[in-house]
Amino acid sequence: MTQLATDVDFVLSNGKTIPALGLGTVPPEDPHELKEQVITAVKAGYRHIDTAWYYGTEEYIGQALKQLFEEGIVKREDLFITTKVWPSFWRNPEKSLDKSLADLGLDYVDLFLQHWPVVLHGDENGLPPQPRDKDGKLIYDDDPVSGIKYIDAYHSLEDIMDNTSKVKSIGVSNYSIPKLRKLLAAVRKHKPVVNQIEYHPLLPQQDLVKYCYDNGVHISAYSPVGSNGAPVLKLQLINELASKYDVSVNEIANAYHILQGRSVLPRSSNLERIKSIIRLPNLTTEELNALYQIGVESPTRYINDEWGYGLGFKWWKGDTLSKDFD
Ligand SMILES: NC(=O)C1=CN([C@@H]2O[C@H](COP(=O)(O)OP(=O)(O)OC[C@H]3O[C@@H](n4cnc5c(N)ncnc54)[C@H](O)[C@@H]3O)[C@@H](O)[C@H]2O)C=CC1
Ligand SMILES: O=C1O[C@H](CO)[C@@H](O)[C@@H]1O
Repeated sequence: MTQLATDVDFVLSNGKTIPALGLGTVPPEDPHELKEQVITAVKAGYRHIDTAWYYGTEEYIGQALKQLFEEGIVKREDLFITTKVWPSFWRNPEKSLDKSLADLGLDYVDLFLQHWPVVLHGDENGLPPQPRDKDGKLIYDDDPVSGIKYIDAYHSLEDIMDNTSKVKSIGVSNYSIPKLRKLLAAVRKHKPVVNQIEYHPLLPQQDLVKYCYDNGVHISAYSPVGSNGAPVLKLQLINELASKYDVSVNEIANAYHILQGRSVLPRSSNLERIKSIIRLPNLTTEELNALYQIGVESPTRYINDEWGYGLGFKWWKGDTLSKDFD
């Protein structure tokens, strides 16, 4: 019988567990849809929701949670909820967290992530999320290449761990090896337990994954089908494996991560799909390796946000700086 992805958990370096399958919540055109998506996912067995202040979807997720708790479908402690602090909110991550908690209707999150290792010039409410000068250039509070204020921002997450009960664990997102190396050397007490990164067969980056595992940092894979347009699902091997195991292409894309110890964060506006992509086909080591090899020749990154330039990631579109990093 096929195992269920919703039954798998991983243990983080601080001893807490993270469910392998998490629902992504980047907003669809109508963010109200998130309420029904979350209810559908939790009823189908998902216990992990990935969100962020930046997504603007937390109030709809909050409405879903309220209903699920009131109906007795799940209790708060059954769920693993992640939120993130955006770079423009770096001066006061606790305020960002408070806003997220209020919208979610919760008094703690299971995981609070630094969304990107950069700091942008927002006001005390993190606004605007993308501050720009008169020429349209992003305004950073430090040099994205050499500055280290992003480490100060991480230290504020450590303070939240020490001084409040609002978060169970802290971690990072979009950290490259060079940034992570700098951060790990500067951690005061609470190492990041997670690095949430883009990862799928078209973007193999085993060096970063290995570096994280060697340092006890769990990988959560975002954009598992390559984000909008789902390019990963068009791959021949993904389709062949889906036929062989009699599962959907999404389930192959998820299994690629879960079977190798990574949590995965698929998103879909299609409620039927949300419900049905929970089986975990038992791919062989050879098949997992073959999926990895697909992107080795010409890796493609689909999340190429402007603030990601210069972070030391390989294959960042148009980024010449990253070549000098590792
Ligand atoms: N930490 C970070 O910076 C980031 C985190 N994330 C998190 O990861 C989650 C997932 O990543 P996403 O980029 O949202 O992308 P994804 O890779 O899950 O792709 C979602 C897109 O693929 C489409 N899709 C899925 N299955 C399909 C199918 N069978 N046929 C046709 N289309 C299909 C969906 O309709 C949607 O447009 C996000 O919602 C968010 O929670 C995403 C991006 C960045
Ligand atoms: O988490 C995130 O989602 C958006 C859109 O994919 C991206 O900019 C951000 O890092």
